[in-house]
Amino acid sequence: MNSVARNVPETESHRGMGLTSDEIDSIFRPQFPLCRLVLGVSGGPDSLALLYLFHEWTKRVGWTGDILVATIDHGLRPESAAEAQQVGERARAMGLRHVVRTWEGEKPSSNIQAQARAARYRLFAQEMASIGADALVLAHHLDDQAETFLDRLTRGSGVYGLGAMIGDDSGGPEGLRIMRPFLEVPKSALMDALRARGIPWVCDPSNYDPAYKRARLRQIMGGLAEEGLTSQRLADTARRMRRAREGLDYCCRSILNAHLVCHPAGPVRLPWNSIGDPPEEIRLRLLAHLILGVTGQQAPGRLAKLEGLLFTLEAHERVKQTLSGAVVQRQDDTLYLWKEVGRTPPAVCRVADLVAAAQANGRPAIWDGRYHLGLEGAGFLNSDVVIGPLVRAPGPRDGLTLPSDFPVAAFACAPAFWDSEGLLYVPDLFQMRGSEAAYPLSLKRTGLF
Ligand SMILES: Nc1ncnc2c1ncn2[C@@H]1O[C@H](COP(=O)(O)OP(=O)(O)OP(=O)(O)O)[C@@H](O)[C@H]1O
Repeated sequence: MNSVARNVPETESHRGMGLTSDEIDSIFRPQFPLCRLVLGVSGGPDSLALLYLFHEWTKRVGWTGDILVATIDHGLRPESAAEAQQVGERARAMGLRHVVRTWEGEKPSSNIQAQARAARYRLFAQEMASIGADALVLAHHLDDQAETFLDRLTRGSGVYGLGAMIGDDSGGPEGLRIMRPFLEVPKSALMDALRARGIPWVCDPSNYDPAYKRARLRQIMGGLAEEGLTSQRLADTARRMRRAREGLDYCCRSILNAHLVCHPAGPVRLPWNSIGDPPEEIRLRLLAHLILGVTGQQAPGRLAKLEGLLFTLEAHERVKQTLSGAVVQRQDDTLYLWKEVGRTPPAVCRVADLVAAAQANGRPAIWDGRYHLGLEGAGFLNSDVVIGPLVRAPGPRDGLTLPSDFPVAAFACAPAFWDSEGLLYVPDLFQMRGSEAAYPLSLKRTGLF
C-alpha cells in the first residue's frame, strides 16, 4: 500500500499552465515499477489527462512496459460509441493498443450508475486477464477523493470508510489491483494540462445530473469551500484517516499474530480475554478483520452493524450471531468465527475448470475468495474431482474426524475435494488412503491469515 502522502503543491503550474515535468515525474515514478497495465480511459478530461501525461512520461523516462488502453462503452448515451472510437484513434496515434468493451444486454431501470460501475469493472477484469496485467490505472483525482470522503460522511462511515480511495489498492472491485496516480492532483491541474497541450475532451452530462448523488454532492461542494471546507482539506483529512487506519491495522495484526488460532479448514478462534483490554476501536477492527478473514470478502459491511455485534458479544458470555456471511460465537472467554453456509454457500466446481480458467487468465486459482490452490499437482488429478464446502460432499464420512476444540458446525464450509466415489481430501481433517494418499493440490489461505 502506498500510504505516504505525495502532496503535489498548488503551484503556478496548477493554476494555469498544467503540470511541470517534475510534478509529472513525482506523480508517476513512485507507482510504476509495474510492467503490464490497463489504462481506463473514457474520453473525459481526467482520463484523457492520464492517457497523455502517462504516455508523455513513459517516453521521457524510457519506461518500456506494456500498456493497453481500455474504454468501456456503457451504451447509455447515443454518442458513447463514437466517443469510445475517438479515444481509440487518439491512443493509436500514440502507438498504443486500444480496446472498446461494450456493456451488453438489457439495462436496469434503477440503480443504473452502480450497475454500470459493476459491469465496467467486470469488463476491465476480463481485459486485464487477457494480457496478464499487473494493475488497472484510473484517473481518480483529488476532487474525486473529496467527493468520496463527503459521500462516506453521509453514510456514517468511521475511520476506515473515511480513508476513502487508496493510491495503490490491491483489493479493488473484482479483486483487481487499482492504481490511482492522480489521487492528490486537483482536477483543475489536469484540465490545465490538457488545455496547455491543446487537447479537447468530451463531457458526460450525467456528471451534472442532479438525479445522481455524486452530482448533487459536487454542487454543494462550492458552498462548503466558501467556509474553508475545500477539496484539498477534505482530501487531506481522508489521507489522515488512511494513516490512522494503517495504525489500527498494525495493532490488529500484532494481536492476531500473537493470539489467533486458525484451523487450516477455515474456522478461527481468539481467546478474547488474553488480548488484554484494547480500546473499543481496536476491538471493532479485530472483529472486522476476523470476519473478512473467514469469509474471504473485501469489505466487512456496515459499521453500525459491526458496533452492534461487538456490543452483543461483550454483553453475553454465550452468544451466537451472524454478520456479513460470518458466524460469530462467544463461548465464555473465547470467540469462534467461521463462514456461514447461509443462502449463498461456497460454489462446488470442477478443479480442472478452476485451474484452466486461472491459467488462461494468468491469475491465481482461488476458491471461494478464501483459498489459493497450488497448481503444481493439478495435472495428476482426475478430471472429475470437484472442490466445494464439506457440507455438500456426498457419501459416507468414515475417517473424517472433527477436532474437539472448535464447534462442529464451524466446518460446514471447509474446503473439501471429492469425486464420484466420495470424499478425497479436507485439510487437516481427512486424507483418502491408498493411491491418492499424497494429495497433489496444496491449499493456502488468501487474505489476513
Ligand atoms: N467508460 C469508461 N471507460 C474507461 N474508463 C473509465 C470509464 N469510466 C470511468 N473510467 C475510469 O474510471 C475513473 C473514475 O471514473 P468515475 O469517477 O466516473 O467513476 P466512479 O464511478 O466515480 O468511480 P468508481 O468506479 O471507482 O466508483 C476514470 O477517471 C477513468 O479512469
